[in-house]
Amino acid sequence: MNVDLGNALAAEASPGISRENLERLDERVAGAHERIEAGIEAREHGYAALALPETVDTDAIAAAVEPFSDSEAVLTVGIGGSALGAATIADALDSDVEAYFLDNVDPEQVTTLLADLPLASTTVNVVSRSGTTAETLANFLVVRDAMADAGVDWTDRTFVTTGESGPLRELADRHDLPSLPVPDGVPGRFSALSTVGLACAAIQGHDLDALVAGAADQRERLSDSLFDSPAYAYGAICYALDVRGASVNAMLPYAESLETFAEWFAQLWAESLGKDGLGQTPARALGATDQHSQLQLYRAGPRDKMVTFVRPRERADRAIPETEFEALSYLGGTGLGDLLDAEFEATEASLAAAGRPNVRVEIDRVDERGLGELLYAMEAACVLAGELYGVDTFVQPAVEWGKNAARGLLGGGDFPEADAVDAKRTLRIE
Ligand SMILES: O=P(O)(O)OC[C@H]1O[C@](O)(CO)[C@@H](O)[C@@H]1O
Repeated sequence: MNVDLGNALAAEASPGISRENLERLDERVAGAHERIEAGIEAREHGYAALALPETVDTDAIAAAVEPFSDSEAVLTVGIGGSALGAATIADALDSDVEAYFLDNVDPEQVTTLLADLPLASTTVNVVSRSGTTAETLANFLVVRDAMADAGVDWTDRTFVTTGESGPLRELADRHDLPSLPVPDGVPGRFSALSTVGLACAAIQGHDLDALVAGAADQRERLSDSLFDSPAYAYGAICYALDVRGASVNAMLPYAESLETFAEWFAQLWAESLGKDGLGQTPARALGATDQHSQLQLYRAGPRDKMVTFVRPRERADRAIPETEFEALSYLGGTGLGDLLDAEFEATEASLAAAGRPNVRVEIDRVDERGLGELLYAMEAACVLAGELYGVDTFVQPAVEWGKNAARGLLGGGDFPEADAVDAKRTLRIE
């Protein structure tokens, strides 16, 4: 894995950072690294996520899901970090076991999905660190009911990953369901490489040890200089560009298999860094598709963005047949991968030509090892950025207000936040 900062230097982009200011920032990286290493060693809340390459027990995960080795499909019921890590891995890698995700409570989507699922051969993978998240528990109750309607004993096809207490743990214990614990001190958005993200991967037959090996590669690269660590280089350049005006970070992978990765990145970046009036806004995008959608804004809109390109250096290709159309003859005989790579390089150059900062992140290929590198590196980049911003990276207090209001509206308790809903100012235009 490598991170190329060339197009984010002040000589190329505005906003941009000069080489000397990057070297000055590196002095702060050294101090931040010392703090991070102490947190990792002490398994402090949040920092413990960066210890996962040493602490995750892939054999225990594989053994726990072994009873479901006959699965035709796996349905993960979770939300936020309890679904996005597993979804990133599932959507990036091929498997004979189809993975589905219920991470929203849209009744039409839930009904359509459950109607299509082979419930008798589907493992329901319920994931919630707290065990109390309304969307997850509501969806599970609906899924369990659908299994009963289909004549399926839900206790035979349900796997649980949750904390030591809470309704979901009680349910697992009461019905003696196969389960795994969530790792201590690892917030959901940092838990892809733990039981939370890897149980689904194990059911799908993916190589957990290769995922963790990729993460370990990037763990070993964490050092007291951003010039020695792709993860720290990325975290530092995002921080440096943000404080110089690039308040939006468009995550633009040039691989369809990494589209969900951009969604995972959005939670990691927003929920970790969005505090005290600070934080860079992640935008989810996909190459080459968004060249025909958002690129106009990235290249000619406000100078308030950076673009992160992520691409595999190697990919399987698919030939483009020769064509009878003279105007398209340049395409015939090449491959779709050649076209995608050319479009990537052309888009990267077009942003540079317009002086728009962009960073290139490359992995060897989208396989378990490459994905493990990418996930871990982004997590470490986020932790470093949090140190540089001086925010509390590992909490998310701002999300609680809305949860309380929704619960109050549903009669789940007396929450003053619910009163604010009725007090909404309206100016409705019909
Ligand atoms: O795993 P849980 O406890 O169900 O939480 C799901 C998600 O909800 C959040 O707590 C935000 O509400 C995320 O941080 C987390 O990933």
